[in-house]
Amino acid sequence: MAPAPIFETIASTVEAIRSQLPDGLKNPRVGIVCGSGLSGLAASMKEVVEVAYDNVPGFAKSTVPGHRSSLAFGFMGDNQRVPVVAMLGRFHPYEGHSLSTVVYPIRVLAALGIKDIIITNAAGALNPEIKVGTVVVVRDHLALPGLAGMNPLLGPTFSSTTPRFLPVSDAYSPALRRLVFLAANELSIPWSDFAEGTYAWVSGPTYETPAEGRFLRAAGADMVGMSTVPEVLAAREAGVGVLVLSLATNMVVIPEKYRSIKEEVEAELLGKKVELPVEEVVSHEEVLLIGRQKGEMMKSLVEKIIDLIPASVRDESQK
Ligand SMILES: O=P(O)(O)O[C@H]1O[C@H](CO)[C@@H](O)[C@H]1O
Ligand SMILES: Nc1nc2[nH]cnc2c(=O)[nH]1
Repeated sequence: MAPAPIFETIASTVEAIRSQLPDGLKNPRVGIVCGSGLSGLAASMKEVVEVAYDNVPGFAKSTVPGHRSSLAFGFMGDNQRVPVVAMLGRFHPYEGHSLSTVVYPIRVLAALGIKDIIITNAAGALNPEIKVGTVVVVRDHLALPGLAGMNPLLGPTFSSTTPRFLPVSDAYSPALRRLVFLAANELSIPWSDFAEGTYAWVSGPTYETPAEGRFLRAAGADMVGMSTVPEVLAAREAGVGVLVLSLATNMVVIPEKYRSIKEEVEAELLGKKVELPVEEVVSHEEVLLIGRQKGEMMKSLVEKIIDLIPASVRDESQK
């Protein structure tokens, strides 16, 4: 079977990237995707070489505040010297990018040789027990656009060895998830700063209405965001081990009771004093603020996780 055209394009993108790198960084082992406001995750990398997306054929440009547009290559870890590549900025479908553009960098990172990827995101908490600032270790997802026909794996298979029907019930590597808690313990990050949960992918760019938030919660989601899942699917298709860390940057607004304008007007007409509720709304500024506040902790965490990935886990991260 002839390779899909995307395969040849990826090979030439890989060549273009490698031509801009020193030998030690040409074959990164771990990939990192920095979520909104989390580009600082790569700050602990050593001997960094940045390659702007402008200089990478096939890469788009991120247009979202809190996302940069370059790949950072370098070494991470205290005990190990692990070559890594970080995407300082991702693409979202709501920016107008096609799903194949959204996942193209993941396919390129896989072709560069990464064995594992740590994908981060900023997300809204639907589960009232998850407080703002919590790091949620994702163990499952709900892909609403995917279920409705927007799956990044639609079309020809990625390669002749890719299964047509990719199982994703095991998408989130237990071996990598374990390392988050071992890293947290080593760094003495309070246990209460962590939770485990299900991430719902929505297209955005609107945040949720209360009814949508309630619907997603009832469907079993703990967090909601506008990214990550297409990247997870592309990584799994390429055989890369996946770890997803969602930073809860805000609570999704799900009031227990709707404000009744009818009752308010009636009370007003009867001359009663009416207490008007404070209307809460989510903003991207709030999302970025929490990313900044928790950035240092997330950076140390990611660095420690990478340090803890033994070669055996890197090669068998799906166990
Ligand atoms: O998922 P990341 O890229 O971290 O960003 C999240 O934050 C933005 C909304 O504030 C959306 O892009 C949402 O997906
Ligand atoms: N859809 C969605 N994405 C987010 N990203 C950060 N917060 C949110 C949120 O509340 N909803």
